[in-house]
Amino acid sequence: MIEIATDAFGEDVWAEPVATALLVLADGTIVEGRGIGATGTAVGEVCFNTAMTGYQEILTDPSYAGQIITFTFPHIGNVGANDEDIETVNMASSSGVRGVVLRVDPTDPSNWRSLKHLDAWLKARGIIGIAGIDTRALTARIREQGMPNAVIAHDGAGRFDRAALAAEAKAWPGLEGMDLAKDVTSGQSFTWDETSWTLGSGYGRQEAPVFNVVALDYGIKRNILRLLADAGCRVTVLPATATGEDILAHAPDGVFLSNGPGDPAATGAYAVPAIRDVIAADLPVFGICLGHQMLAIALGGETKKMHQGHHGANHPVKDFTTGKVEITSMNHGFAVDTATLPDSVEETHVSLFDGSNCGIRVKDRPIFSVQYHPEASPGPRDSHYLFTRFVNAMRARRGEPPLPERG
Ligand SMILES: NC(=O)CC[C@H](N)C(=O)O
Repeated sequence: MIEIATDAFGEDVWAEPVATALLVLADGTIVEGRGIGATGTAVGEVCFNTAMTGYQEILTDPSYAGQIITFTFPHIGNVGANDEDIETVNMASSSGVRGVVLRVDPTDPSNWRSLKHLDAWLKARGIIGIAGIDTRALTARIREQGMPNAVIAHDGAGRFDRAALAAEAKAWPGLEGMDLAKDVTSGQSFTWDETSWTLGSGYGRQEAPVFNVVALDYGIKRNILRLLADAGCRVTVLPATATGEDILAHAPDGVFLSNGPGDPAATGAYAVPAIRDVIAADLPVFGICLGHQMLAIALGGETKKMHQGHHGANHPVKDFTTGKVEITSMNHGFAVDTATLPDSVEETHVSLFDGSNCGIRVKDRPIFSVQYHPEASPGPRDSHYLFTRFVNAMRARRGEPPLPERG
């Protein structure tokens, strides 16, 4: 077992007599550090994220509900925080990650877009942080032993009941079996017309949408909505619990199934019947991440918990339909079990990291989904073609020729 003891702090990082934050793992391991962001305690599953940029998007991705992120990149916070790189639909909501684990204290921000120090931003969003941690040792442990449950605690005076925190971490039932989409969905329907960000103009407004798309919000991210708007979709967002009838009442040209937190198998009660109604109506369907997993379940497949999951912006994925490899952004701890897919469904994408399923489509039908986050992939040319693929499915229904897929 790898020890993440207090002496694991780099002396170059900080040297404080009092630990103002703790990460207490369910097996009783206690990691001491310096508290940043909000004070209090939170419980969740600890995963590591290997992205070198985009920490603000990661920390506002509702898919991280129930999780504590340890960043493998040591310098998080250098470019501060702004009001634009937020992924939750509700700007004020902190319905995502429970806590954040950092190697080094965030420096003073240096970026023209920065409005706030990461510390103040975390505090404002109610996210608890711990810095000064040997994140390499913690990551190595997760790779060996899987993602542990833990409590993260921050108290300015460093007063902790360590035994009680360990008991709380141990008692937490874990993500398996947890339905969290219902907690993070915005719970109301609304239309979306913001398009993607450009230097000089910021975010734009959609002018002449050509397709009516219903997007189911299991914890949807703003940049997915923007790319749908860029692709010419007038998007109506419906809550996670919308029924097939609610969806079809909008007479959509296509239906989008969003990312989201928790165990897909536990989210089926309301999502699966609605998705089955959409499939029966023969509409084009595009799903991302939790949406991909929910689609697989609706088609008769199963999902399983992963050992360490995939969280980062450097995950190679092969698209069998084109033979190309994409470097993708990912955030998932469950995966579709390829062996359980019915004959009518084929695997379209696979992770070149561990061979796990990363995409499916229904044979001869415009119904497909991917496990990764194409809207956040590091190179737009890599993965944005999936939005064109969705548009082409809707164009085909109108008898219009396909647009070329980029990438
Ligand atoms: N980003 C997501 O949609 C995550 C899906 C699911 N909650 C998982 O962990 O696998």
